Amino acid sequence: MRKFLIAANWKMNMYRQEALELIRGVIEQTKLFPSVDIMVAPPFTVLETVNGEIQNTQIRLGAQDVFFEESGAYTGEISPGMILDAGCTYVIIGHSERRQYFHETDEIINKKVTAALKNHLIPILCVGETWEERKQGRTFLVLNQQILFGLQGIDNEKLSSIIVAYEPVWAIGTGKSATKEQIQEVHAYLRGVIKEFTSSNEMAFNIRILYGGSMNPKNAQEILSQKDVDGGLIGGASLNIDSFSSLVQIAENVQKEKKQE
Ligand SMILES: O=C[C@H](O)COP(=O)(O)O
Repeated sequence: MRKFLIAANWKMNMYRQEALELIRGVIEQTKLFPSVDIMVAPPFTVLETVNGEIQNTQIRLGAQDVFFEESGAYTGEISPGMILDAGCTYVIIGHSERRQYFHETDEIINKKVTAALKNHLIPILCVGETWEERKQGRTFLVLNQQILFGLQGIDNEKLSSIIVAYEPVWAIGTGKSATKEQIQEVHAYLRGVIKEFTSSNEMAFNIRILYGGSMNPKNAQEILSQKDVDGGLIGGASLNIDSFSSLVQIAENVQKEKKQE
């Protein structure tokens, strides 16, 4: 049975005081729901602030991005070792905002995933099609390429710790999530691609695939209930104590139901 992960991506939001209030509220409200994994990925500037608060809780720290070199003359970049040193367990890689605004290619993303794994970080590899690509019937082709290039050259042992996040670009921050049918269809497809890539049924079964894109307390129940959905990567709804905590609560309930099936 795969354990749900509810992952918060705060993106470029939260000054120190706001971050403190948000994380303290989330800790308080989620401690009654211990059976789901929770990750919070704040901006780099408040990693330490948040890390100081989450000690001895079930919440783990994540970074929103990483560079692939270990150290050196790369002004403005942060290495996997530095992220680990700051207390991170997870790192989000290949988010569509990085692909779109910072021109990250599948090759760069592959280097980042490889470097993160080498440093014992858990990469959350984001994939997803644009609306244009979906309209042209290219959804699976695009996803197939993003997964195959993103994971190229990584052996099965290392791959077993990665997490995939399906985030249709057209659903991010729009208030309009993909339908439960679209989500289940893609998640099952991605699991199939991973099965082929690793030649392992077991690996494909165990890898967690999160959904991201306008997930909120109203639609979370039906999204998380889908067979191949193992949690969420949450943007907007993670910036509010009540909405993020209720997503964790919903996940806890759905996970119990799934266990009984
Ligand atoms: O990383 C999170 C995703 O981009 C989803 O963002 P959103 O929940 O604001 O649509």
